[in-house]
Amino acid sequence: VVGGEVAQPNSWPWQISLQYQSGSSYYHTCGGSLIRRGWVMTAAHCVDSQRTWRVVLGDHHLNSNEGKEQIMTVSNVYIHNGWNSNNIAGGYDIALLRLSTEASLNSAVQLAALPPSGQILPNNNPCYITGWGRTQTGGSLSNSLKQAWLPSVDHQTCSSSGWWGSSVKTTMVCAGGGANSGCQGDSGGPLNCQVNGQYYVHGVTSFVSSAGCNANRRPTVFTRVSAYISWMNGIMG
Ligand SMILES: CC(C)c1ccc(NC(=O)[C@H](Cc2ccccc2)NC(=O)[C@H](CCCC[NH3+])NC(=O)C(F)(F)F)cc1
Repeated sequence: VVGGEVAQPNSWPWQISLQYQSGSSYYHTCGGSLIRRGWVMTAAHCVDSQRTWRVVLGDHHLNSNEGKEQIMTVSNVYIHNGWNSNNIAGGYDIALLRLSTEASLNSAVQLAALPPSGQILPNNNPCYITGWGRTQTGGSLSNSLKQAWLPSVDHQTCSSSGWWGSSVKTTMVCAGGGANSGCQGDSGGPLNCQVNGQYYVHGVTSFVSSAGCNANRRPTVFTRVSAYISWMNGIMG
């Protein structure tokens, strides 16, 4: 997350850290959202390589154990079959991870609220992006979970020339476009948007400009969660 601030610990209790094993260590690579006690929603581009994954729930500082973490192994990965890793602009950047054990819900670990199928946010809806991703283009990951104010940008604006043009589809959500943005390592994490006083996860962090994470008029682009509700229900049962 470029800009914004360190979040209050566990104030986004559905945020997870997706980590891969290398040697005897695990490394943060993406975010995700806990959507059922045994299921995590993340980005397809996070898990389209063969690795040993684990999910950390209830985390705040990545490199210290504060007793609220729950570490889960992943028993299955379901990538949307429309996903094409050579064409992130095509969309379908969404995947579900089946956890090998069910999470215990408490003040630090809660389920995300998902929007109703098909719901489209108005322009400039209040939203926050959260994650442990790079804090500057080319910078390093954040050790503490960060949040940044990232109001939604409607499709008409986001897909106009000078903005993302036709790279952005109606199955995506745009947010930001100024000094704040997502960045590498925030992928797969939530775009948390306030609707009628409650936060819903409307986006799965997908891409930013290769000219820089917070490039002007290149809002962070998210998979639109409300476009994939029936796909997810079909998988989770
Ligand atoms: C739509 C198409 C033209 C297009 C393709 C790729 C991109 N962006 C990118 O590829 C930039 C590259 C980058 C590197 C370093 C620093 C900043 C940006 N990376 C990204 O946007 C990666 C997803 C890459 C997936 C690769 N299989 N996502 C993210 O960084 C995040 F966190 F914002 F979600 C942007 C547009």
